[in-house]
Amino acid sequence: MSKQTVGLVGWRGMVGSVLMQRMREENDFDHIDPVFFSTSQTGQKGPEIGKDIPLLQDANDIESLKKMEIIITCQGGDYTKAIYPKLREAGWKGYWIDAASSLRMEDESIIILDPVNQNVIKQGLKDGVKTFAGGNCTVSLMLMALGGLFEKGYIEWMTSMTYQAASGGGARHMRELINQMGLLNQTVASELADPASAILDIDRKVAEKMRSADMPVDQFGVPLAGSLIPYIDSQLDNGQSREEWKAQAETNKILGNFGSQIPVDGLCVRIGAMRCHSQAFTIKLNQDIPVTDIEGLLAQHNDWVDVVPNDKQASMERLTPTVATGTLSVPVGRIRKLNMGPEYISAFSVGDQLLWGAAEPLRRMLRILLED
Ligand SMILES: NC(=O)C1=CN([C@@H]2O[C@H](COP(=O)(O)OP(=O)(O)OC[C@H]3O[C@@H](n4cnc5c(N)ncnc54)[C@H](OP(=O)(O)O)[C@@H]3O)[C@@H](O)[C@H]2O)C=CC1
Ligand SMILES: N[C@@H](CC(=O)OP(=O)(O)O)C(=O)O
Repeated sequence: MSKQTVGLVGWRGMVGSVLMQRMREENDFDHIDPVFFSTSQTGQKGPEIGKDIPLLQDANDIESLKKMEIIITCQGGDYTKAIYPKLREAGWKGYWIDAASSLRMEDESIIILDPVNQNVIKQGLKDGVKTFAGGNCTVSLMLMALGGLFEKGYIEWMTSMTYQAASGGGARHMRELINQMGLLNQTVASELADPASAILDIDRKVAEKMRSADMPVDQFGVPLAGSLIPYIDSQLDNGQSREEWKAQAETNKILGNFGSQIPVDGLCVRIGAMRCHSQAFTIKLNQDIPVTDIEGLLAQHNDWVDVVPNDKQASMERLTPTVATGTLSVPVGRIRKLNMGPEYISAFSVGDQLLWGAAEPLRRMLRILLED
């Protein structure tokens, strides 16, 4: 049987590189005829994937793209906005799988997170949907963690207060964070080496450096190391940031709730983690469910959620970016009843925003198409 021709755009960027790594690990390339595209390296050699591939093709050439049966892009929203409409106008009927947010809320698209919305995806395929977008990283990670409660319809409303990693801004933001950390360390290196030095002197010097023009802030605009940034993405007229707006809009679209919406809202904050987003949830259940039952529901929902008991040692050892980074595991813990009443619970989750938050749903959608 002939293999499907799959065009890959944006494969050498940060999200694309994680996608390539996962596709190699899962032998996805054995099942497709891959064609790699670039906006800047046409004619050069593509990535090493364990088999011969054609030289890089021009990612802006509609005629070359039109030959693909499936296109996966991690190139970004500007590329999608420029190329996708032209491709469809040119009569292309292939499947488009996209990491960017541009097409997520379009009627013609489905937001893909198959451990949570396999039914929505399968129905969409039956209905002839050809456009699939990965969800926002915090939304996808939240649903991987809390899928068991959503599936049963137990969530009346929830808040998500986020602690988002530098990688959400891109590779240059990650570098800037480490440069900021390094500068602060250098500033007080001699004092740190001397156990007798005064901590308030160290603190004052660090604060002065953070506020000085020496601090590299080209990417974030303000210091992140030793601090935080309580705003992510653009400002909307209603007081929400766009990142905060995505929580309810995307959650309900992923779940296929097109009538009454489950309210989901909160504040999105950037912290100095590398590539793991964390989130603290307040959840209003529509009934009083024992904590052990909640833990059971969450644990059974998918193969990647790791329910961590609400004790100090387990939380410190299993519920942190240090542990989750670079893995597909989505730990969720700190589950307990809140003082507000028996229907109110807290939870805290962590997840790698480049894996389940970006690359993994894309390659899984490809496999669904290949199996369909
Ligand atoms: N960062 C994130 O957390 C998330 C991002 N996304 C989406 O994915 C898109 C891509 O994000 P991201 O991967 O961070 O973007 P990158 O900036 O890392 O990569 C995007 C493109 O830049 C080009 N490029 C230019 N110089 C280099 C270089 N030195 N190394 C690698 N690539 C280079 C490549 O295209 P070419 O080969 O054509 O030159 C590459 O495909 C985003 O715009 C967003 O829509 C989605 C979810 C999360
Ligand atoms: N906005 C996210 C990253 C991202 O790319 O999100 P989206 O795919 O919704 O644009 C962050 O900064 O952490």
